Amino acid sequence: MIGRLNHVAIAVPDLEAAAKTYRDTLGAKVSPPQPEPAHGVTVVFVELPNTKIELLHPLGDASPIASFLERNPSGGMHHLCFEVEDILAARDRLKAQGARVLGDGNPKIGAHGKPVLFLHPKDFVGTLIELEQV
Ligand SMILES: CC[C@H](C(=O)O)C(=O)SCCNC(=O)CCNC(=O)[C@H](O)C(C)(C)COP(=O)(O)OP(=O)(O)OC[C@H]1O[C@@H](n2cnc3c(N)ncnc32)[C@H](O)[C@@H]1OP(=O)(O)O
Ligand SMILES: [Co+2]
Repeated sequence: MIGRLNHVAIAVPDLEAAAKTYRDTLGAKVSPPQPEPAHGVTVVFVELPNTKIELLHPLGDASPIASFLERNPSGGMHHLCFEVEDILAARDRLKAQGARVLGDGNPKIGAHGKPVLFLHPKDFVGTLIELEQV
């Protein structure tokens, strides 16, 4: 079911500082900040040869990552995003196996303009999983 690792997401307390670290200290190619109000975050992508790092910062007063940052004030690994060919088939198969699909269970359009879904971390060894249809 899951394919390539599309990105590893890191929630950060200071998006510009985190982008500067990846751009200047680590010498990586970094995108400008991209507000994603439907998801309650602003994202910056770090482009790597084999995957991406997604730097996340809360946007608005109902961000789903706000409490994560309260628990991890220096920032931390937030989720893994795997690619799938058919997100609805993947969703239905996962639900049939008892996995919890977050939100209303319907895909939303993510930062790459593709449908995404999230799976509860408690069902995946403490790791929040995002699926992105490619
Ligand atoms: C623009 C889209 C972009 C893209 O790539 O396209 C994105 O990736 S958007 C990313 C931001 N959106 C989301 O993360 C949506 C899905 N996330 C959620 O719905 C929440 O974050 C949720 C439900 C996973 C956790 O919310 P919250 O922390 O408020 O809930 P709790 O405090 O009740 O936590 C429950 C339980 O889960 C543990 N937890 C929370 N977040 C994580 C995490 N990222 N990784 C691992 N574990 C996590 C938390 O510690 C609690 O555990 P417990 O043992 O019960 O204390
Ligand atoms: Co993501």
